[in-house]
Amino acid sequence: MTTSDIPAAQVAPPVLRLDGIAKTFGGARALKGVSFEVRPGEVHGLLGKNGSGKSTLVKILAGFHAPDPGGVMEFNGEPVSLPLKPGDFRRLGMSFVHQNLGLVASLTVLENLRLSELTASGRGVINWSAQKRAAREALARFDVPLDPDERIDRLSAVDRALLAIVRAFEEIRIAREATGRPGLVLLDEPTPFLPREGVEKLFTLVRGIASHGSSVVFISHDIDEVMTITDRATVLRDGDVAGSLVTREATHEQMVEMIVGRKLARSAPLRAGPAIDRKPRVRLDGVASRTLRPTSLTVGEGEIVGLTGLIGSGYEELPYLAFGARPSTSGTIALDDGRATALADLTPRGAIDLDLALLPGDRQGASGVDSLPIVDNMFLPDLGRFFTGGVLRNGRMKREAYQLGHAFELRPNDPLLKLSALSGGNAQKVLIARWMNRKPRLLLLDEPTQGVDVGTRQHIFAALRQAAAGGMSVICASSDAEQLADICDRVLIFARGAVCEELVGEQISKETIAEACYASLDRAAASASANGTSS
Ligand SMILES: Nc1ncnc2c1ncn2[C@@H]1O[C@H](COP(=O)(O)OP(=O)(O)OP(=O)(O)O)[C@@H](O)[C@H]1O
Repeated sequence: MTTSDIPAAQVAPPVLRLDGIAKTFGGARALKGVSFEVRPGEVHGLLGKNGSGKSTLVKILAGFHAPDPGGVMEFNGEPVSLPLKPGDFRRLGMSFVHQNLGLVASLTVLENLRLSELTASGRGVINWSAQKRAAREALARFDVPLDPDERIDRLSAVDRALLAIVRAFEEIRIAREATGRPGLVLLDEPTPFLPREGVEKLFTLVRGIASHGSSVVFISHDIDEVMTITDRATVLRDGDVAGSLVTREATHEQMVEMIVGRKLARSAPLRAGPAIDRKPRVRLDGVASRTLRPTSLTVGEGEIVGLTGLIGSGYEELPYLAFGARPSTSGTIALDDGRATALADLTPRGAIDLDLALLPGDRQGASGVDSLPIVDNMFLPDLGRFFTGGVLRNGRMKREAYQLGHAFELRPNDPLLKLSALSGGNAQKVLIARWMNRKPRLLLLDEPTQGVDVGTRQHIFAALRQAAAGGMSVICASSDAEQLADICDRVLIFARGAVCEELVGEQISKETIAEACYASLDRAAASASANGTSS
């Protein structure tokens, strides 16, 4: 039986229906009148370039932004008056995982998990042992084995993301039990934080939620993930709906074309040549930390070396250790023309003096200053360049910031706008532009294109390759095999704190990297059991 055979009264209404939702910031129209619906039990992708309006829409549903007057919202077939008040979403049966996850770092897993329920219930006395039991059950239900008493600031980034997701799903489950009606979870780019295994775990959670009749809105720039997990997708472009797709009937290329607004030729890998031909530029010797076993690596002039592996394999530590941004237990770094510096003595300031640059993966925390304008965020590390005769040349700074913004397709490209007014992906472009523009001798990157849309990604890759052709060396830690395959001359695969495989030139592809990651884990496990050690 198809839905057309069912009497109209029995067809469940959409869980969410939006009609003509608009939002203006200052004079700028972030949303121009968006209409779409999410059906019960559906995983619905919400896609679009950086700045197309996805997060603004999510924030309207969370009651964080008031939409412009005139839009219509219905939840499970009933009209909802706009603007939503903060907390209204909970009453309706919606929950969110925002890009910053919304966990309180100084509280425990248990406190974070039960926070909204406890504050909503307004009970004076809390039965903590019953709460702990409920938290354990919730974590077990979603197969996320965390200790309820562990503090959030001691959890890995992956565990934090999984906890935020479990909490959102748990809120929906409780709401569904209370109302008997489907709920809606909105995941705003949850996967940039998650390595492959985390993504697979998340997808299992998503399928579980959808199979019980609730719905999920999934926002991501990763087309493969969208193709895997969604049933339908709506694409936003410049604040409008550009179109919608039934996922199983769409191709990867159609999705990309709808997002970008034009055909995007898949670029061939941008490799230069084998490492053997290159002049050594940077030598890292015996670098070690609590996770990383002593590791040595020489990067050639103009070479792009990728580092990857499974969660906790140590690859993600190396850029920070080489920059003096995390404590090393041993190791040195030497540039081609200098003496070796002990990493234990290296500070980020000292690393900048050595002409190194680091783009951290934590774009909310370590990278930019939200309250400062784009121009300051671009040129903070080399303000000295803009002083002449003791006077700061503001006009020149602004002009250069505009040119740089144009080169990196920044939207909106207004150097005086605060970083906080940019969409997540556009803020990331500012930070990449900042360090690439400095042309350091060694650029250290951690997940450089997380949250960046498909079109801009290619643009950033081409800019990296061009900078490398000019002599800049790059170390890029990433869990994104496709990204590594597109730009790297050499990829090192890590397992259990050590390099266990190296792929060079033509050996590098998305598939060989993924295979090497899993195979290396098996090999490391086999050698550990042969040596009588356990993990
Ligand atoms: N608080 C704000 N003040 C001014 N403009 C804003 C604000 N928040 C968002 N905008 C603007 O609204 C537009 C849409 O931004 P939004 O964050 O919704 O995009 P997005 O599709 O989520 O992008 P991304 O993929 O980069 O996260 C952008 O032009 C952005 O600069």
